[in-house]
Amino acid sequence: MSNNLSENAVLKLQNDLNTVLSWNPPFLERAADAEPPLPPGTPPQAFYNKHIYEKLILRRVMPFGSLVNDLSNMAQAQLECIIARLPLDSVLPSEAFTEFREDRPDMEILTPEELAELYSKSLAPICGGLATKIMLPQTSNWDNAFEWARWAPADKTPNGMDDNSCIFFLQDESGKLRLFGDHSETMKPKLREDLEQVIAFTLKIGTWVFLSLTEESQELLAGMGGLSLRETFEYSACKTIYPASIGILSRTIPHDAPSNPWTLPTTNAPISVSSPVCSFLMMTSYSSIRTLTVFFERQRLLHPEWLEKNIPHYSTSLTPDSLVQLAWAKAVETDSTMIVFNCGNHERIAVRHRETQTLYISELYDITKCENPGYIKLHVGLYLAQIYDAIARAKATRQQTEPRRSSRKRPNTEDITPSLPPTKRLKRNLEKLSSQRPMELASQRDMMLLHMQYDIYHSPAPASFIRATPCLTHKTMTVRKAGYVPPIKRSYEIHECFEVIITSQIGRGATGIVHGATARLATKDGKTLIEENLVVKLAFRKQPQRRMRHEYEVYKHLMEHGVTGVPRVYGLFEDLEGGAIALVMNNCGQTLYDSRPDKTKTRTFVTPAQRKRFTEILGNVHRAGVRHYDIRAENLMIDSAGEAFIVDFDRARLNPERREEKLGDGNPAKAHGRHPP
Ligand SMILES: Nc1ncnc2c1ncn2[C@@H]1O[C@H](COP(=O)(O)OP(=O)(O)OP(=O)(O)O)[C@@H](O)[C@H]1O
Repeated sequence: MSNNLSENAVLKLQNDLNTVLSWNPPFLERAADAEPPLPPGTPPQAFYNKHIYEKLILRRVMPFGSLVNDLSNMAQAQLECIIARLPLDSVLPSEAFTEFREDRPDMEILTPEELAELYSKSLAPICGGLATKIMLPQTSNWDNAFEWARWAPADKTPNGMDDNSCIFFLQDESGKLRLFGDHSETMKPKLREDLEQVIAFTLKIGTWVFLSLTEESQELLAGMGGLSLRETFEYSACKTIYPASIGILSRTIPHDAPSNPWTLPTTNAPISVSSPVCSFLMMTSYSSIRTLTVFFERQRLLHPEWLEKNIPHYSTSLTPDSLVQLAWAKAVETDSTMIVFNCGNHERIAVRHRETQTLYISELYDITKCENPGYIKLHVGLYLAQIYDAIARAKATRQQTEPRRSSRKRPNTEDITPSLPPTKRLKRNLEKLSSQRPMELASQRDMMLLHMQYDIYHSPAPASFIRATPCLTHKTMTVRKAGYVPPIKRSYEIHECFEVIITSQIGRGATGIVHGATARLATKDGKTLIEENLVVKLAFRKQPQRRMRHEYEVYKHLMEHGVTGVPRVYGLFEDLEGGAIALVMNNCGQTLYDSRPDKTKTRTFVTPAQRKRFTEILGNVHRAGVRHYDIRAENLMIDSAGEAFIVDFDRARLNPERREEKLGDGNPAKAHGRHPP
């Protein structure tokens, strides 16, 4: 292809491009008779955010008024560079993008998911197409070389906020960059190499946070401005007062790109030396803990129905602080640099600066009235900036990990993953294991301190969970009356608690998120006991929590009838700060589905002995008066010793002859089209 555009053609293209760049999205409003959408509420991941390693958390919010101009100027300059080099047969952008432009969307767009959908169908292909043209000026079309999409999570409960959208490049089966049309021939080898490095480095680029089209959302975005007036951001961690945990993260701390297409504002105010999390914990007085625990205790004495309605679940309203904490945490999880906050007609963009743990936020703007720059131009700049940033970070990381010629410099041990996995490290530091069984001892303890130590998590302070139900595996040595509710004390000695360290995420279902965990128990005489092969299933919302409490009751019933081959349950625990409940059980190994020999097929394999044992367990379950209602390969497990287990009894029914009995809001077996096996 040649560079043959005449001056007139360049002018025509330039004018046409300018019209497209100044297109703004249509104004969205709720029809007078439409139900208002849910205002933004706190999602379950807020529980996890409290456990992020302290060097990755947010410490300060700063205004960044010039960000919008920096991005759009970069887009403008790059477009000017390439415009005269476009192929002769170029279709005008206004024609190429007409199908994506709607002056008025024909559906009611109210929820964050609908806003994301609208963006993906209209603005993303236009901005992505223009950004692609800048990267591949010789391509004959205006198509995207990358995707913008929302990754729908397993838990689809709406809560007025969605942070699951990002940019990503498609990959083929071998993990290489997947391109369409003439993108493969027109992409320069250097760019392809850079993008291959990006794919190997990160899957998701950028964080988009959508909030429902409500006044509350707009107020939240406006309220973010106030955060930049504070010297530090008060990152909310667990309120448990605990001796400071020694922080070694199990993964490398990421760095910023060596250079970016924006210039960060300078500040004279250095960030406060003490970390917000530490100072917060130290300053938390015993009286505030007491208030929290007394409040909780009173609730526990009330009627279960009242409790269910009133105990704080993860559905409380967001504040500007909690919104920013959530968005920052998402950016840490995906290691993205830029965050977009969008509530339909208004938006802010932000830059996450890793080194200073600062979020730089733009002004709040009305996206339907953007002028100089227009919204499209700004977002073209936003896409390019994020892709260039990912390229620069991927390159820098690669250079750092390549072998050095000189090994004079000592490695930065803080940033480097220790070679041992967390549980081994833990073990190495502990005293000799005692012969006493750790979970037997744990069955006598009512306070569980839950730490997270995997991926980006290294709890600055553990979450405190109080025992809600007895251990089903070991008889507690203290005999307790039915309905016994453990008292909540002001403070605990470490030998009165048991600690659970979550070391991985192993599964995720409609009821809960399932984690691998290790228990650690201090004895009165100073020994430490360890139980490695545990699983903790966490549930956050009302309905899943109801199902998990029901699951516990089913296990209790099976235990009373002597049924084996189901998880050994060590108790159900409630988060003292509200929001989460945890079921602690043994690790039942691998599911039949995950252990199937040919992963390309759904067919699973069982030996005759395993089949016999599963049939036997199921027979015993039925004889105990329980129907599972969800028998499938994902719920049949074999542990490392070859022992078989049937798990996931949250849909099970006790006394199934009572047909009319319903669990929760509906009949889950019917809803899933499943029948009792
Ligand atoms: N005790 C256990 N030991 C090991 N892995 C487990 C255990 N319990 C659950 N898992 C893993 O976690 C996954 C999800 O667990 P589970 O099915 O109990 O969750 P759920 O939220 O109830 O899911 P569903 O939507 O199927 O009801 C399981 O498929 C399994 O891989």
